Amino acid sequence: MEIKSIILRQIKMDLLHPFTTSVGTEEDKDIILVEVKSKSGLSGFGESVSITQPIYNEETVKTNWHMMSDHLIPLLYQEPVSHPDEVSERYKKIRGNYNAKAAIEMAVWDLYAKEKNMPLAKVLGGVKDKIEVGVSVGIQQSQGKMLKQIEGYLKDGYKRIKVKIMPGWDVEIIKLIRQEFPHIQLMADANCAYTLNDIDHLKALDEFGLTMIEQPLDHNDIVDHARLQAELKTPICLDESIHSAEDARKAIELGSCRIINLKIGRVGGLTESLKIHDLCESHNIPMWCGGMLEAGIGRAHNIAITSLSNFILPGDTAPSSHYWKKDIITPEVEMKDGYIYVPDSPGIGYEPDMEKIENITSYSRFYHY
Ligand SMILES: O=C(O)CCC(=O)c1ccccc1C(=O)O
Ligand SMILES: [Mg+2]
Repeated sequence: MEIKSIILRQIKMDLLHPFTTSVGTEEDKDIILVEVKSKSGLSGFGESVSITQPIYNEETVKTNWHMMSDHLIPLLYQEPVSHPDEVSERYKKIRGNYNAKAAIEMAVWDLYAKEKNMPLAKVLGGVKDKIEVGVSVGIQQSQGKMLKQIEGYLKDGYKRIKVKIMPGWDVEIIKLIRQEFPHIQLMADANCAYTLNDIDHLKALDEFGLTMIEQPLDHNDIVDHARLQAELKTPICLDESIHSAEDARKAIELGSCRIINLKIGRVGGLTESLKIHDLCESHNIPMWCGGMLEAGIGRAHNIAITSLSNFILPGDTAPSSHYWKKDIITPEVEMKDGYIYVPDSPGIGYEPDMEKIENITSYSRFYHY
């Protein structure tokens, strides 16, 4: 691979519907897109999953721009790259900042696959030609609205419903949903809203047959989660706490979870994602791909990684129209009968709509090799 230049673009997109979790509400998104251009004339694309506020993890859109601009791009330019695995290896000496690292690394992977003239999914070792789609439902203003939303999503064909919970919006709403929809695949995501003092309260969720409860405790914790998992029948799934294959290994050894949610951005990219995938597969820990309200480029990468064999449970990668009036890729991501078909054209398999991207770009910067 001969990298010629990199372009960072910050775009702004309005979500069709506000999305509320235990930590806050998202109404629109500032998104950094990375384009890595090669001398061969091809471009690879990546997307940072960071949001404006440091409330999911410590990163923000601004810290990502700074890290990419002042540290990660210069480090990438220090010497040539022949395989995308070298990018994360080179980034190891920089602490944290996983979303920023991943955005660049994903673009290099896309470029690599395009140069090989192969779909990214195949280059990563993907085996599925379609992936199961679930939907993440934010906290609603009323119980009635929640039930209506879920009814609509089930009609649309989603294969799994995930609802956000927090103290005051948990046992009662889950009980209602279960009464209304006794047989659906249902799970809850707490985004760190509880502590070990809530063990008895969380145990009350055991009777509703949830597929899992996601990240009930603190964002960096794997110790208290092990204590909680020992008391709960419902499998715990870790999201925020897993930043690397090493984190996953420790969580599995401690018994902190029985399922792992993978987000490419949260773990620094696709190379680390593959390591976590293989580790979980060898320990019989099922995985699924989480979401961060991505635009089309991040979404396309999620589809590629979800095509691997150990992504056993439906993920949060919903179609473009669930989030956006118009996405930044063509075609948009579509769902048929609860599945998204994995594209078979080279790289991420969706074409960035450069005209649309231009129109919503707040600023951009060009970095010559
Ligand atoms: O992209 C989606 O549809 C799911 C979004 C989601 O659940 C989420 C969005 C922002 C921050 C954290 C999370 C999460 O999975 O915990
Ligand atoms: Mg989550």
